[in-house]
Amino acid sequence: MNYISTRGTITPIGFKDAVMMGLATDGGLLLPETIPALDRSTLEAWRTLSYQELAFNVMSLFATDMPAGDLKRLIDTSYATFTHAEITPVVKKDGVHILELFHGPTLAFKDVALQFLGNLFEYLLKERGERMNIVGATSGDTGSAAIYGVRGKENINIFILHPHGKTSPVQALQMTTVLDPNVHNIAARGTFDDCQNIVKSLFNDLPFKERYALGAVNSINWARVLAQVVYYFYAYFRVAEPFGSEVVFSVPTGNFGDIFAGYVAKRMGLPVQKLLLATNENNILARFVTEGDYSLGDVVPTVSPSMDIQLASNFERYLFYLFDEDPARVCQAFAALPTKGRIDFSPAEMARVRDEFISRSVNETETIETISSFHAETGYILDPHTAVGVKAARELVTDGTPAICLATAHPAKFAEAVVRAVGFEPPRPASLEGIEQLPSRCQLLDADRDSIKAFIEEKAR
Ligand SMILES: N[C@@H](CCOP(=O)(O)O)C(=O)O
Repeated sequence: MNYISTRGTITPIGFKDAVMMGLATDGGLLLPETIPALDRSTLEAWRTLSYQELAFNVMSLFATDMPAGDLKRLIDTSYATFTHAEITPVVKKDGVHILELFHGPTLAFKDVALQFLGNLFEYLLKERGERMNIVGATSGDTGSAAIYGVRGKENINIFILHPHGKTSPVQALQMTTVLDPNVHNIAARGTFDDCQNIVKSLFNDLPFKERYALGAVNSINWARVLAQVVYYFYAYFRVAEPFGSEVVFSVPTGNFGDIFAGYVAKRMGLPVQKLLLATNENNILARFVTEGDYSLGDVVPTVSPSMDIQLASNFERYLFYLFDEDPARVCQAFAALPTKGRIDFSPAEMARVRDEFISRSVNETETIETISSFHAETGYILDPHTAVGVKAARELVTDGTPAICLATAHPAKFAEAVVRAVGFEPPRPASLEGIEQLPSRCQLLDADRDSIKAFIEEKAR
């Protein structure tokens, strides 16, 4: 399997090189040349596999240059850190299927991919005798998951930018209390979009990228998306009845990476009726699906801070397919975006979008009210991001199709919002006990590319 860029100007490369490249060197995002289509008998055969076995079957279709034994070992090592035997179990509460993605070390769905990617980087670097400086941006969850994926690894340094004061307190502490010498946290005075822009611009500075061997942990890295495809299959096999019938996945969406993984699963042949794109008040993607309005606005802070994003990086991967795999159109759209502030779509394109997606933007009051009412009805505490997806599913999926809501984080990461909703703090998993008392380390900097570049140059090994 070879990988190409959404911008169309790189020579196709294999999986391992794609993982190491992160952002494509032409500024685009990497995608497999083709997405394998599965027949019903393959799906049937996968139905009873363990999570790890399923992960191997899905990933080996895309990671064709990885020896099978090595891939299996990396998968097993990566998921041994999870506290639930099923890795991503599905629980049913009041007719809603909740896909719990928060049983990894940092209590968010990001661990599913970043435990794997950390081990994969270590493996590839060892094979090549190389080192890497990871540079990533986070609105809250990716940062700690990436740090936990690579902390203490000898040939890797990690620099994570987060928007100062804009994550939840626990999200910030999960990053800044990791004191391994290879971990560097930067609190940037700006928004997540500022952080993501700086990261992308450093990757697009090819001499800098090469000199410091930059590696990507954000979902610009194809391996992130790939590892997340697996749980769509896993959840489908637990929920669909009869086998072969359709389901809806409700996905709280910020950077479009998680829902894009669902889109890949659907393209592979998973019977998904619709992907429900659920946003908070940062609703550019919901406006796109419901009104065809993809115009940039300002980021507003919400109780679901991981989704406080305007410019979702993986949207580009979806546009590549929407534009019939024509890189010239993708280039045009992104070249005009900074000046025009919008991307326009034809009625035919919007019809295709609505064939695949439904969407709902959920406001702050609705989010808190959903945590509160869901708890009153079921005794289950939703985190604010998951509540956005549950609210959207309850409102939009009313025809009896099973709705699988992705529970993207543990509620204890967002205690303030939960207290507002139910009047008490959610029980804390052991990993968060006493986190406020731990020593921490973080560099506060302006959201300015040159200052951040200089900091990386000073600390890079
Ligand atoms: N919501 C994310 C933002 C970064 O997204 P990614 O999927 O590209 O890593 C976060 O929590 O950091």
